[in-house]
Amino acid sequence: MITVDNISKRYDSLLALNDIHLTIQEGSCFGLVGPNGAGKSTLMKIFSGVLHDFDGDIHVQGLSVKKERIKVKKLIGYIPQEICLEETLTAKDNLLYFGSFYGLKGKDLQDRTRKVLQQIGLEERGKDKVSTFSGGMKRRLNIGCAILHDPSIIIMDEPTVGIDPQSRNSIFSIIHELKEKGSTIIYSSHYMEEVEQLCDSIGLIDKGALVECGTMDELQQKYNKPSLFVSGEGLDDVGLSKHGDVESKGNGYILQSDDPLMTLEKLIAEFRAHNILPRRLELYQPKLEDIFFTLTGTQLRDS
Ligand SMILES: Nc1ncnc2c1ncn2[C@@H]1O[C@H](COP(=O)(O)OP(=O)(O)OP(=O)(O)O)[C@@H](O)[C@H]1O
Repeated sequence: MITVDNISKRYDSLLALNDIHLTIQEGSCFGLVGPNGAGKSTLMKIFSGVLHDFDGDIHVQGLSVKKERIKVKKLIGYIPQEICLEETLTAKDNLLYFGSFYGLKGKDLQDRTRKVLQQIGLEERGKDKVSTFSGGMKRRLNIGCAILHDPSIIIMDEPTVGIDPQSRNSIFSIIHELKEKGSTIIYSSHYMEEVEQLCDSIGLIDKGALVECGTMDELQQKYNKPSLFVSGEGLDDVGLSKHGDVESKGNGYILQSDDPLMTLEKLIAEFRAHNILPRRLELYQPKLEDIFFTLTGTQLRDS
């Protein structure tokens, strides 16, 4: 179990994290979601021992991040948001270089380097200089450098920012493989779909405060009831608002009522009576984006 106990962090007068507490099960994937500037990177840096000056503490396998930083660092692989590689070296030499920081040497280092190159799908490019790599390949190599010492906890700070879909899928495969191996993954993102897809539990962070935490099912049950989504021509003739609360969404409307199935039946009857064929009419399950908006009034999504 990883426990985050009342973490607060100030940058001068700015309170970047305000009394964060949460627990993360070992072997699970935890997603930290919030908009730009919410405090995700700051918490990731505290987790990984990069930031020392903060209030509260984090315990990893019973070890205090504050008091036993060196021991904790051995358990953790930290992938920072910024790419941190030596461009003039080959991929393999970067791995050898970073591996030596973790105390790996000789055959162990060679074996781990080979294994990691394969894991990140770059075995064919091991002898090429990093300066010839795409952004996505660099991101994968950045991950490789952080997992050379085979850490049981992997912290990834927005690893898919600014990369192509192919590299994103490749990073997802690496994460799935790490999950299957039983690693604990702490993953920050402002892409809700990624977190919904990858993570077992989710923390929502806004303006330095953890506004909610739980599994997707728990969050959905707690905050949003299923509603209806309807789009198409002639909806004004039906008068959606007499069936519940109406809110426009994309090219249609979300209709919230106490009994969505009953409302669906009534709408179908009304559409028949008015000879209207809607483009879409369906039950709508709230997404993370909707829950975040309900809680904070802030949109997570990039415009
Ligand atoms: N070294 C620093 N000095 C001063 N302020 C900082 C520093 N690092 C971060 N901040 C501020 O702290 C707040 C939280 O920043 P942080 O980088 O943790 O957010 P984030 O959620 O990771 O954002 P992003 O998604 O843009 O990376 C922001 O207001 C940011 O400007």
